[in-house]
Amino acid sequence: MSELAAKRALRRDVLAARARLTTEDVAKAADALGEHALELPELAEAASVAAYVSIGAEPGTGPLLRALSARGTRVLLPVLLPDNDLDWCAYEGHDALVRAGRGLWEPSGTREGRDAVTRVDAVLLPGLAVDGRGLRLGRGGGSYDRALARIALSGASPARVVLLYDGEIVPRVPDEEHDWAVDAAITPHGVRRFGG
Ligand SMILES: Nc1nc2c(c(=O)[nH]1)N(C=O)[C@@H](CNc1ccc(C(=O)N[C@@H](CCC(=O)O)C(=O)O)cc1)CN2
Ligand SMILES: Nc1ncnc2c1ncn2[C@@H]1O[C@H](COP(=O)(O)OP(=O)(O)OP(=O)(O)O)[C@@H](O)[C@H]1O
Repeated sequence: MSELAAKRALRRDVLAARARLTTEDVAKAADALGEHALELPELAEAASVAAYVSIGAEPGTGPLLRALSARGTRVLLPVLLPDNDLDWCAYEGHDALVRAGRGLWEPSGTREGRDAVTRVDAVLLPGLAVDGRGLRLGRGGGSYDRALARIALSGASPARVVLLYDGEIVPRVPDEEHDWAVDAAITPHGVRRFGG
């Protein structure tokens, strides 16, 4: 199987497993994810964090976004652009989010530009799986690959942390040239660090 076909197959399996979670499973996991994330030193020390607004059965960020905001951390959220790249905009509470395409909720304030992600202290990434090398599988748009490439090019080194369910840390994620590793994964079970 080609790496591309293997990526598709793994995406399909993870999404099928997530589709079996109940609303209660997702809510409980979101609370646990939030607790672990808030204990992470990289996040405790961060003045600004790029995060995402979880949808459906994705690892939930609701409690985490509220807690980060409450403790005074500046939070940036992605706005999906027509070419699948990401712009960034400040989180100003859930009431300020608007419905966007693909089931997403996005901020509607001033857009800070594609490079805004290079100026944060930590990036919380959505994902479908990660392996022991920290290589991450996303939804396939290459949006976060581009954000991570931009960060590397800028010379910045924010903590890069993917949020996942426990079974999504797998032996191996099919990789391609453009894939970038993350530093850690947070699951409802705890924190797993890669490399370094
Ligand atoms: N919450 C969240 N925000 C994100 C991402 C993500 O993965 N999750 N992205 C990561 O790059 C970017 C958006 N890319 C996306 C690409 C595809 C789909 C998607 O396949 N949506 C499904 C519905 C998903 C659901 O309801 O669970 C669809 O369109 O059918 C969503 C976002 C930026 N914002
Ligand atoms: N730095 C980049 N610049 C432009 N396109 C890119 C870049 N990195 C990846 N891509 C493109 O994005 C597409 C999807 O890549 P891939 O399947 O690795 O996405 P993913 O990591 O699963 O998704 P995401 O990064 O959105 O979470 C590929 O067609 C790839 O060519």
